[in-house]
Amino acid sequence: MSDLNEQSSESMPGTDTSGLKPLSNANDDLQSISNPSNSDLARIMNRAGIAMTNGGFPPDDLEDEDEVDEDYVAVDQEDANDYPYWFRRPPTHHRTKLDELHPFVQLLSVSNVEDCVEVENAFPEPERCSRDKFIYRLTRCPELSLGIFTLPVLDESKPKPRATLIGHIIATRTSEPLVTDRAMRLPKGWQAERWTFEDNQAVGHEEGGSTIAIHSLAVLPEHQGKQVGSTLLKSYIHRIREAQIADRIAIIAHDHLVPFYESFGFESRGPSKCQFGGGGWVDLIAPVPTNQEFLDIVLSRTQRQLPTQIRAGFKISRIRGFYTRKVKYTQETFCEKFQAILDGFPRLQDIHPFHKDLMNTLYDADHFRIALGQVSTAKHLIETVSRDYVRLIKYAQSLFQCKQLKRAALGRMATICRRLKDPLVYLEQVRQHLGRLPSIDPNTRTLLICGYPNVGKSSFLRSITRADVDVQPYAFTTKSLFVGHFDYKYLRFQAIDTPGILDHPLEEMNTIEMQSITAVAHLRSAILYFMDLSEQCGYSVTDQIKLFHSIKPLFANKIVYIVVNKIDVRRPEDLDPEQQAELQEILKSGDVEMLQVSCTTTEGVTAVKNAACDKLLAERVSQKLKSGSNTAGTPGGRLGDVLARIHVAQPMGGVTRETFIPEAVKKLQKYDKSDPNRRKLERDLEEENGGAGVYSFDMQRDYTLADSDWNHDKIPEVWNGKNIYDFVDPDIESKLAALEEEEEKLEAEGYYDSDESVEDAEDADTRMKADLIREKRTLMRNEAKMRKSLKNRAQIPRSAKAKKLSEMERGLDSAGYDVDAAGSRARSQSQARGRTLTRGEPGDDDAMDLDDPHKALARAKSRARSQAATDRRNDGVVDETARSKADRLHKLGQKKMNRMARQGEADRHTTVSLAKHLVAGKRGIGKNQRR
Ligand SMILES: Nc1nc2c(ncn2[C@@H]2O[C@H](COP(=O)(O)OP(=O)(O)OP(=O)(O)O)[C@@H](O)[C@H]2O)c(=O)[nH]1
Ligand SMILES: [Mg+2]
Repeated sequence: MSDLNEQSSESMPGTDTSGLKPLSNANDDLQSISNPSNSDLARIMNRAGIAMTNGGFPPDDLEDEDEVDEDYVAVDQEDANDYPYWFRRPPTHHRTKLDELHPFVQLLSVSNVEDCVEVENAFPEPERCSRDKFIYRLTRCPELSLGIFTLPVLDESKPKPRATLIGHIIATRTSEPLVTDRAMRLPKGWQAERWTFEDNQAVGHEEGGSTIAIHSLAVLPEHQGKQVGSTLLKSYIHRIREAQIADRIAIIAHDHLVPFYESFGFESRGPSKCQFGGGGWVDLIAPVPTNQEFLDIVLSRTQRQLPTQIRAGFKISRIRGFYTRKVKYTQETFCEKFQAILDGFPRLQDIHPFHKDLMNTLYDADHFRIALGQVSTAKHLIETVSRDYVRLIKYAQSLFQCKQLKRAALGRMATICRRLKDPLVYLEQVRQHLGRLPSIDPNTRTLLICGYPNVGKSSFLRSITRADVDVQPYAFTTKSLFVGHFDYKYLRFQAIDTPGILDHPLEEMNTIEMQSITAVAHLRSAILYFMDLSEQCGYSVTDQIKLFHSIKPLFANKIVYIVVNKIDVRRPEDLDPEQQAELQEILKSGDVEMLQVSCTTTEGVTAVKNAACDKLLAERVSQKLKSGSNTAGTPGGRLGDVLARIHVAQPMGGVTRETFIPEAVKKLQKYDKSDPNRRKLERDLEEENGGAGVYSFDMQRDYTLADSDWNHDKIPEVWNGKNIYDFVDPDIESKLAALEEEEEKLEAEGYYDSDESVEDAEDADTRMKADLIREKRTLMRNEAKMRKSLKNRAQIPRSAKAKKLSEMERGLDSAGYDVDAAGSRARSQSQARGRTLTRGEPGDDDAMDLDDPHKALARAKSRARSQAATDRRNDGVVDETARSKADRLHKLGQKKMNRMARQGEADRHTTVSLAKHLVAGKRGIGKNQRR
């Protein structure tokens, strides 16, 4: 806390604002970037080859519509060089040893354990990470690992080799800010448990930890000195920062490697407590600043999220779209990030005056506003830049122009962002400090402890709350506000410890003292002004009294107590008369009371606390009442609401009603165990009747029936959810009597004598018939079932079923229709047309009589094959002229087809546009002759 305060006090007005320019200048600066002067603009447009017609932007409204139908543009030979490919590969003459390895990085997994063990041999024996640890770490947190592999380029004919791991980083998460031995240990039984603890402390990987502790960064000995390690580490840091998954990366290293790590932004934190592998390590931490890496994040995000392939041969509208998207996306990302910053900080005008003043004291409101203002301006500027360049890109004519414009736009945005360096650094510091401020509620019940330094304020806070404040025998131990909480009368109170104040004018006070003044001025609280009469604090009593008088104006409308501390050393009575008189002077007004306390002996601590709390509560209640009532004294507002809801009803006519207490209640005697005439309890009954388990409680005994004799009757009171009594017929007795009488009479008449039942013939017949019907019906049903299940045969529609004509005639006849007409029609339709099917001559009586088998054959041969009756060529052609005209038209029609190398309209044949090997699937290893 302390070093932070020093940092913040540096940013006091006048002391150090070196990093920031005055707002006006800074904005001018930024303005000049985004609003390029006309000459600038002209230069860019010139470079991009855009002609400006009237010195301004081309008008916006001749927009995209015409782009839709845009044709392909001719490609300059120059543009052809523009393929991203050339930018990707380092030129051959600059090839480093690392390039020769063709390295790539990849997350590791448990399958890489063996490789990792191999690489780990780079370390001396005691410093190596064991195989078990690799398994543990790569199972629990493989996402924190990274490996660098090499894959040599071989001839295509040879099988692709497996990639070799040449370096790795293995890490776990920890909640400590540095690498500790605990984090490095392998927890026992980690396979079974998610959280692993030893001696109540987390061991190994801690899922929620905000520090990434790198346990191993190793490179195969034969590849050391080729920048493999630094490439890997750079990539690792980049990944972690990109993903924003941790606050910091920590590592331990031996002395000689410290400069290496420092070159990556690690900060040395001195000798490490780690004893792993014999100790002697140095702690290093890489903070993960989000603001400084702004540019990298935004640009790489643009690169990652948008397509990267574009060719000069693409349609120009597509090329323009591609680059417009890049510019817009970058702008959006910038704006999003800036907006997040702007939203993340409180707006000074919207917060409580206490917080506002505190922020002003700590961070200097002007400085703060300027910084936020610069971020906001930068956001607007970037928006403008993007808008302008998107407009320009709309008129670019080639890929090259588009690309130049995009580069210019991104460059401008980057410059704007770079100018924000100082505000961002400052805001980051403010953010960190803000996060550590105590959360003080300005509206709750508050005890505020103030006074000269070293008088025992923190000691008092410690003794009444659980706050862990530093207590030291020197002045200015406490440098910022501290808050602690305690309960009194079931209410929560907050006690605030303030830094000591010296008696000098307000303007001369430093940040530390100003915090106290802010608290005293703005918090509605009970103020405990601490004094040390023993002067052990190093300040005289007179000084302390003077200070009281000088800050008295701030105490207006507040409860103030003078708390005399250290009474174990010196009490007010022991003061010399002059000082006593001065002290009495303060108390004379009657608003201020004096209390005595000793934090060392705890004498009077509770008394002071209770007195202050009581008075504070009373004061708050009366204030609420006062603020709740209007000038006439009737309560309004919330208090009025509550009061309006409470209504005490009075008997009408002003009658006073006595309280009524029933006699039975009055007579009720208190149950007394020792009284022999006491009420018998169920427990007594149980005891008398054989104790628990033998005696069972009679529930029916206490039924409230009309006659208590019925209590044990068997008819239940309630049956099926209905009260039996509701269904009782009052005349049931008489009805029952009547029934019984009738029954007796019937019996007497011999009604019940014959008991066998007689079945007459008619009944038997009906029964037999019914049986038959039932049987028949089952048979029919079975049959239908058989019919229905086609046994896998196709279902033939009825219309398709062949029926003989005779069958039809019979069916129609039986149905009573006239058969003749239908029959003759059917017969005429079914007659075969054309030639007869038999070889016999028509009219031949006996066709089967073939005496010469060759005769039929010869006859068949002598005849031409049957020909279709239509002649497509000549049908409808009346004469020669028509014929030739038809031919001409035919030729004309074919002409177009011929030009398209087609035989006719139906010719849909397309020639292969791709060679077979390009469409016939992936090329595997082995045979390629087949192509
Ligand atoms: N004898 C005696 N010493 C006390 C008593 N209360 C506090 N002290 C001592 O006074 C010294 C200062 O106490 P702090 O509580 O740090 O005083 P402070 O007012 O918070 O001081 P700053 O934070 O520097 O303003 C410490 O050495 C305490 O041990 C007390 O009741 N009696
Ligand atoms: Mg203190």
